[in-house]
Amino acid sequence: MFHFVRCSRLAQGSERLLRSRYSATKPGELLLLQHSRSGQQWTRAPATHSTSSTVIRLWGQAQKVLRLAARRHSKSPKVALTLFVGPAALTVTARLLGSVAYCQADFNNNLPPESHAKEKVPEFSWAVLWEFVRPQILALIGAIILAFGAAALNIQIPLMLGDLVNVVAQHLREHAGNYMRDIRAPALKLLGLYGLQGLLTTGYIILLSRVGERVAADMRKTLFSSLLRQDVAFFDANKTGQLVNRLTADIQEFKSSFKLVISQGLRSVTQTVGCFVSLYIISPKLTGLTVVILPCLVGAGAIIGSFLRRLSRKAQEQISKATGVADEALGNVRTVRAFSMEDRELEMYATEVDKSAAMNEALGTGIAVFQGLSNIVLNCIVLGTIFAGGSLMAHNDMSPGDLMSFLVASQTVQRSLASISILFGQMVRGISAGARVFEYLALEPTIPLIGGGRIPHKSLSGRVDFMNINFSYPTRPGNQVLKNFSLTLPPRKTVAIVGESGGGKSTVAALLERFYDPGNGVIMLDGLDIRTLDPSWLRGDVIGFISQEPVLFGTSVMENIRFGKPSATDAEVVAAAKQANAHNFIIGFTEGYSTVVGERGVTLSGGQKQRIAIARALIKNPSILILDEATSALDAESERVVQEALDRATTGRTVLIIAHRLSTIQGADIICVMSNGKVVETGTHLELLSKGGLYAELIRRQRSNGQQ
Ligand SMILES: Nc1ncnc2c1ncn2[C@@H]1O[C@H](COP(=O)(O)OP(=O)(O)OP(=O)(O)O)[C@@H](O)[C@H]1O
Repeated sequence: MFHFVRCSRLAQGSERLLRSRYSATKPGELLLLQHSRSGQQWTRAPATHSTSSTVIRLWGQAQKVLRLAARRHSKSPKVALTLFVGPAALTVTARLLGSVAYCQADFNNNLPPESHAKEKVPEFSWAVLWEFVRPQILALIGAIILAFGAAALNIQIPLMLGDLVNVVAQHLREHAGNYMRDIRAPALKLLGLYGLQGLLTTGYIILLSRVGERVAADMRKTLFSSLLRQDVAFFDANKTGQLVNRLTADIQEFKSSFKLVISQGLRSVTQTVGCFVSLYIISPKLTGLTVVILPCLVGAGAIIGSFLRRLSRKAQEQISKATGVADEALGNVRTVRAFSMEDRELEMYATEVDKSAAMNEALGTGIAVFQGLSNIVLNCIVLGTIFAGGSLMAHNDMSPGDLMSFLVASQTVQRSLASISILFGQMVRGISAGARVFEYLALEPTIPLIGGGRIPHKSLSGRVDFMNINFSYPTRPGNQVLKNFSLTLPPRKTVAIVGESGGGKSTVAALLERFYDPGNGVIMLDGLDIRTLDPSWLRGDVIGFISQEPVLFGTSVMENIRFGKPSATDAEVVAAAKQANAHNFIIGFTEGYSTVVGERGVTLSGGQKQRIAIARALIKNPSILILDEATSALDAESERVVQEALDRATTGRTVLIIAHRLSTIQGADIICVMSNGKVVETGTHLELLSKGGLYAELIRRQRSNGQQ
């Protein structure tokens, strides 16, 4: 899909970025809206024909090569420095060229891909399924061969039963010969057949469950990894419960269908075909009768099937909606309890569950009607064959053994067709479950997790420039949060952002973390556009983020702190905890650093959680520290201890503090006052006070509210 792109004269961005975010997705399909000579009109031009985009293309490719090399040589400072200078030089060159356009999407087109995806019905892709099945292909072929063999043996059974009946009938008629001797051979043959068929069945079920489990496990891992890679905006738009549902229920449904369709489906189809051949050999006349009915059955099945498929998809979506409600309520059980909202949550859940039950009932009714109809038709076929077969026997056109074979074979056909009709319902569910799983596999994040330049730690000064940023959250494109926002965080200085609630303060931090990319404008780190830098390096090594409500994981204190730097030794963890004023309370626990903190850290106090979060941020020795209202949720005593830890943590780092309580930021080097997404004042505490503007007004308001 083509996204309209506006270009200004500044040069930033790369081909990959442009292609993935704003334009067509295949190389060479990059389309830009170029500024015409008159400067008034925008014209559309293929990238390959424009000088500017060719530069972007070359620049992007050169950077990619350098980034790759930089990653490989990250241990060698000299090489890494050269490779770092490369992308920087390329950025500068691109800017000097002037004609290279910095492009950005229209606000209306800045929606996350899932908001487009939501409108379309997820499609099942056989090609994607093949990718999962391919590694298991040998086992699958083995299972298919064994299942096919078992089915082929099943076809023989009616014929052998016929032979057996003929021996019995002959003895009844003639009372001659040795019954035991005559019956032994066909009976033993039949017994052998039963034994072999049992073995083959065991074999294919073992192989198939292996294939099914491995395919499902691969799907789970791939889907989980794909979900983890998605943009933060994706999670703003989708409930976690619904996502978890795709990982669990949908994959389970798909796996069951996959196994069932291959095992029973293959057997039923083979048996149906094989037994029809046997039927034809036994009596072409009788077989003709049954064949007439089949095309009608198949046609009716296809029509009912497409209806059932739609119904099944809707029912599954409804189940995941219900899971979403339950997940939210259980995940926030304390808030629910605090507001006594159990009944309301239950009501909401019950409404969604009832809807899903109604849909599944309708689906069940549809499947039942389909099965009922097909059973009636199949039974009528059997009745007709007995009737017609009897008359053929009366005219000596058929032996009793043949009629027996015909009946058993037609019973096998009936059973197989009945199980095909059941499988059909299962397949409908399986395909729509699979489509829902594959939907998110194909989703590409607009901000990659890794890839891009890195600045060697020694030469990183930590200067950050927000330049003319305009930004709207993708889920609310109409609500512009930042308007032409510019701010500089000088190296190793503390900058505080204050302002009214909802003014966009936390959004500034989210943009620096690259949780979102701005609509237009640039964020620079040491003079480099952060979109050209490796996001995993930026988040993992450069920025330490401490928020108002730190989230801990349900593991030990040690592991929670180590989350900031997985390679950290125990000694490093302890050092970080000491820096964060956390060591003393941690060793006060009976289990010390091995204490498990409970889900999301519920067993710790707010101040303790916050100090562990500070230790977690400090252990990576970040050059930039973001404190997003880090002490505002604490009482006075906890705040004092945490503030002490923070004061220590901020020395020698570039710090961005987002604060409500103005008393905590009076010592900041620069205070930036935001209102309505814009910077309205900057200066030191005293400068702003003497100015008598919004800052002075905020101070006055807080004093009168007793918050100072
Ligand atoms: N993930 C999101 N999706 C959509 N809109 C959001 C999102 N996060 C914040 N907003 C909106 O963006 C605006 C700015 O929010 P932000 O959190 O940056 O303000 P703030 O100044 O930090 O507020 P506060 O001081 O109350 O924390 C608000 O109108 C908010 O509703």
